[in-house]
Amino acid sequence: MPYITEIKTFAALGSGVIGSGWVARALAHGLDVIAWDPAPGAEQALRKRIANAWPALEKQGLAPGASQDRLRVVASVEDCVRDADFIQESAPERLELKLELHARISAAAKPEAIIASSTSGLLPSDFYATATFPERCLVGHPFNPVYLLPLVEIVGGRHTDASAIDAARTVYSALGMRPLHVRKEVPGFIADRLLEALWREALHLVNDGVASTGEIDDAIRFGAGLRWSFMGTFLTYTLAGGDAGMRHFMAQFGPALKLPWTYLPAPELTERLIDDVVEGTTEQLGEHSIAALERYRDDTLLAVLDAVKQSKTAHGMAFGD
Ligand SMILES: NC(=O)C1=CN([C@@H]2O[C@H](COP(=O)(O)OP(=O)(O)OC[C@H]3O[C@@H](n4cnc5c(N)ncnc54)[C@H](O)[C@@H]3O)[C@@H](O)[C@H]2O)C=CC1
Ligand SMILES: C[N+](C)(C)CC(=O)CC(=O)[O-]
Repeated sequence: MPYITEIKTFAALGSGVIGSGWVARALAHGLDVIAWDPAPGAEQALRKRIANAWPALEKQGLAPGASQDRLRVVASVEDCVRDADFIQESAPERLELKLELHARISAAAKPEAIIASSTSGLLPSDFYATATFPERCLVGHPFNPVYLLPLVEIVGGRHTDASAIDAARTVYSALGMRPLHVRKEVPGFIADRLLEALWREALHLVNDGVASTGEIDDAIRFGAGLRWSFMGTFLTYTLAGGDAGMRHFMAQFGPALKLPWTYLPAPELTERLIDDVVEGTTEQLGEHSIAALERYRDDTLLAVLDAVKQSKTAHGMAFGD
């Protein structure tokens, strides 16, 4: 089946944090966008979130013809997907809900339109179990804010065609993203498996009274967080091994892996732990609103992306290297 790779119309189902991020990215790339969300007041909330993201997208550079006016919000799943060239579902992370929704989406969509889910870790073979033409169904897992962060993990299910994975890769690349094909269908894929490990350890540190939420965030943002924007753990640790590289690093720090530094199983989410985390992060927010912090995050991300791009160019690398 030749899947659509030159898309004009993007359908977004679910317009919360992630769905609205997809809508903003698609609009900024000059597409027509059709959106559906069953919540009362969803259209107003969506347009507000897009308006908050738009200054960053303008700074990054809009495609010719890009406009917030090219968003149309409709009243049913079928109206949302019928004419769409590419479909992105960003509904709540519940297997039963996604199973039912994808049966509806795929029955109404053009057979040659790719259908993607933003799920953070559910398995596509599970929630596409009753889909029509499941060969074009896959996961396109983005990162928040979707309109600025390039990574999208593509994961196929049991029935997904290799050519559908290629088509999704083409579409996401045209939307300015950096697709990463996750070759095995595993819960949490690659990135969330890593992020969850860090998150569990952070919760243990709060639970054990070792550090506040702000101190833990400091430990990330003034250290590893800075280098993670341009170099991953494997290459970073290769440099940490000095001239002898990874073999020396493994010899020196490998035995520490046997020490009980980490807990791995998640801590019990007691009321006390939840209160500690909420109180800690409320203190970190201070007087700032979420929308103001989103704009600060967007501007800082743009600056980091720009700096990484410039440095890579100076070293003869492309941004995607
Ligand atoms: N929040 C995050 O950091 C990330 C979330 N995701 C994934 O994106 C998806 C959406 O998550 P969020 O945007 O964070 O959630 P959210 O709670 O912000 O938004 C979900 C939206 O779906 C709507 N909705 C409710 N029932 C629906 C239905 N039957 N069909 C369509 N929409 C429905 C809600 O009204 C709401 O607007 C989930 O699968 C999640 O795992 C992926 C990457 C990051
Ligand atoms: C917390 N989360 C699992 C929903 C996070 C993601 O899926 C990716 C992200 O943006 O960190």
